[in-house]
Amino acid sequence: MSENPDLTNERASGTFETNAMAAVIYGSEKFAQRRREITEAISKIPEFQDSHPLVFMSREEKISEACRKLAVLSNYWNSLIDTSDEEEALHLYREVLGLEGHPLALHETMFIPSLIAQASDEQQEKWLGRAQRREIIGCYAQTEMGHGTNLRALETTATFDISTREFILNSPTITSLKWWPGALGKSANWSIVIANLIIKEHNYGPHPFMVQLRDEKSHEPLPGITVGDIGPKMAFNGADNGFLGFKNYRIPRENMLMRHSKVTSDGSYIKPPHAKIGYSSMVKVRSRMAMDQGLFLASALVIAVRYSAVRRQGYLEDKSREVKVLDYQTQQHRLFPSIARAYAFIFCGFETIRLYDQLLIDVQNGNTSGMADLHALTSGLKSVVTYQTGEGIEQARMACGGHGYSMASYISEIYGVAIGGCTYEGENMVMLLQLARYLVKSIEMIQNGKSRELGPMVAYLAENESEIDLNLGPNEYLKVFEYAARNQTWRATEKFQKLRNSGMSNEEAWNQASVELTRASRLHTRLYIMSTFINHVGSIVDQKVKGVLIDLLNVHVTYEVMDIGIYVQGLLSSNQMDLIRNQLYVSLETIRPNAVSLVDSFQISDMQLRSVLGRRDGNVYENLFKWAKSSPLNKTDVLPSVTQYLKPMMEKSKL
Ligand SMILES: CCCCCCCCCCCCCCCCCCCCCC(=O)SCCNC(=O)CCNC(=O)[C@H](O)C(C)(C)COP(=O)(O)OP(=O)(O)OC[C@H]1O[C@@H](n2cnc3c(N)ncnc32)[C@H](O)[C@@H]1OP(=O)(O)O
Ligand SMILES: Cc1cc2nc3c(=O)[nH]c(=O)nc-3n(C[C@H](O)[C@H](O)[C@H](O)COP(=O)(O)OP(=O)(O)OC[C@H]3O[C@@H](n4cnc5c(N)ncnc54)[C@H](O)[C@@H]3O)c2cc1C
Repeated sequence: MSENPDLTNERASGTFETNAMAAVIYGSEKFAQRRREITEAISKIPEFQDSHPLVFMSREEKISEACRKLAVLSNYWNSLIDTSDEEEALHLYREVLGLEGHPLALHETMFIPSLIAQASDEQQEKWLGRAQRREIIGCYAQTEMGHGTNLRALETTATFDISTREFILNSPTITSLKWWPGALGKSANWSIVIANLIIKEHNYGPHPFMVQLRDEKSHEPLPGITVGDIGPKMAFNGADNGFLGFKNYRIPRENMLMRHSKVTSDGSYIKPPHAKIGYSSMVKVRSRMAMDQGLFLASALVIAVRYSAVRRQGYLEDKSREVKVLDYQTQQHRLFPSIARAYAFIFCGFETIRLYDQLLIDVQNGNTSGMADLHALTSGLKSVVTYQTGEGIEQARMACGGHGYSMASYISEIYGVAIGGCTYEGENMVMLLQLARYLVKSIEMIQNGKSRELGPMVAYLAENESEIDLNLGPNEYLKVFEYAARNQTWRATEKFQKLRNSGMSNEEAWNQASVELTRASRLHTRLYIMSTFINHVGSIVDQKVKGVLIDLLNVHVTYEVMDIGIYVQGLLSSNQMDLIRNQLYVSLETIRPNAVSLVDSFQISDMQLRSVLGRRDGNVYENLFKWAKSSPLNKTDVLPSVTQYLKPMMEKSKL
């Protein structure tokens, strides 16, 4: 069937090449091209298609379908991608397995990265190759039923037995059961387990251990291990998140991951070069989250924008034909700022992934000085990005009206998966407060006359306000954001200090100031996102692409500043606020002809999108009808439940 002419017209009105834009989004022409090649190659392999729509499947069917595809994938892995390239691998996973989770997700995301960052050379020799060849399937078991955020309160113990040179693992209480780890429930046969290291009754705190959970032949849990699935979740139901308990379960001394902390055979403990070095797998995932969440948001927007260009409802001037809902200013206001955010998040994602890769090299060379900065940055970024992604996806759903609420749109699934990110890898409020610690310390440095020692990301905290001329473009908006973040960070810090000076304990003063502190962290992070977006656009060579991204940047800066209006009241007059508001409306109109091309440029295939509303060809209605007819409820005209209950009930009522 040919393309819906409304979408054809939209594409014709685009002022740039979507392939050129994809090269900017994905960091290089080479990778953008590789993505297209991988997508094309996959589309020719029929076994990679869903055997029927995932939304009609039970959890068991979803997990089984994911395993079937993983088995097929193992035959093609080397021919489809460069296996040393993480981004290619992730693209392949997204295309073939989608976003509902699968038994290898944590293997790739945390198990292998933990071995790379935490295992000694000899340990890597023993396990890393096996893991990379997928001879074993691993997961990352840290969170417990009673403790997730507060790692210091974890209860699982690994007690060193000097006589046998083994660790004995125990879960002393119900709350100490590991709870939530992905792929633990039914799939993984090995796990990195985070447990308190105990030597001669001294607790050295949480450390990572390599633990075999299941027999490699029979896949039965090993004696001393209780393991299973935690049940259905809001989304991610293609994944078997699990529980795990230990009863006097022994592992060799060599199974503690010993690149940084060590326990010698006589039970001596050797400290790591940085107290938080064991947290690196979390920092790894957090550093990826801006990119991954940006892509979730992008997926929802591809659906909502394409659908808004084929959905006609109501009239503007011309009463002879209903208008595309994309022509309503309210629809544009609902969607276009999120398009800008999705672009900005992906640009930030590339930056933090690069920073993590560099940090990994530095740490391997004994330099841990960058850890605090990256921890602070990724803590704030994961929190702001996941929250705004959730907001943006929900707006995209509402922008699709009734059909958005149908699973045919697939937006609810994208939403459910994306907002998991507000919780995993550190609950958002808690992570905002981690960044706040860093911001407060920065203010204290300024107060102590050490402004010169501030890192580049916080140097603005020591600057004075300057006059703002909003006609000058994005950099002036950046100054507005700097003002807001600086002001709020100082106010929150001073509140904390005042409370503390009044005699309150440090902890209580912190708690009483914490809402204000999280606000400072959000503003600081939004400033970082804006400045990354501006720098990125500044570096683009293709003038057509750059022109459109400047338009998108204008949507971003004006929308963001309007959104934080309350924090800039002291800086901007109401006339200036009106000016910004009007600039936003003008920017929405400017971006309108490029809206479909901007979302097309994400180059997310129909296979990956799984959305009837978001189809590239725009043939929504006929396919929506086809999709509904394929619902299992429509297999028969009269359901057994009607025969068994409703008919007798109606018959009885007749009497
Ligand atoms: C070939 C194929 C290749 C393919 C490759 C593919 C691979 C790529 C991947 C693909 C991705 C796809 C994603 C989709 C799937 C996702 C699935 C879901 C995964 C979800 C997994 C999880 O969900 S897994 C559990 C996460 N669970 C947490 O996330 C707990 C949070 N809880 C804490 O993380 C700590 O509890 C918390 C709060 C820090 C306090 O820790 P604490 O109490 O020890 O420390 P304090 O607060 O006292 O802080 C004391 C001082 O330590 C400083 N500090 C703290 N941390 C630091 C650090 N990391 N680095 C430096 N410094 C640090 C701090 O800044 C203070 O510094 P200062 O004193 O100077 O102020
Ligand atoms: C989809 C998904 C996948 C997951 N995968 C894994 C995995 O593979 N491996 C693994 O180990 N774990 C995993 N987890 C667990 C996840 O990491 C934890 O749920 C997360 O770290 C939050 O911890 P919590 O559940 O203890 O929340 P809690 O800390 O109990 O949060 C509850 C509330 O308390 C507040 N709160 C807590 N502490 C503070 C504080 N100090 N100050 C202010 N407020 C506070 C929070 O802000 C929140 O509002 C997964 C979770 C999900 C949802």
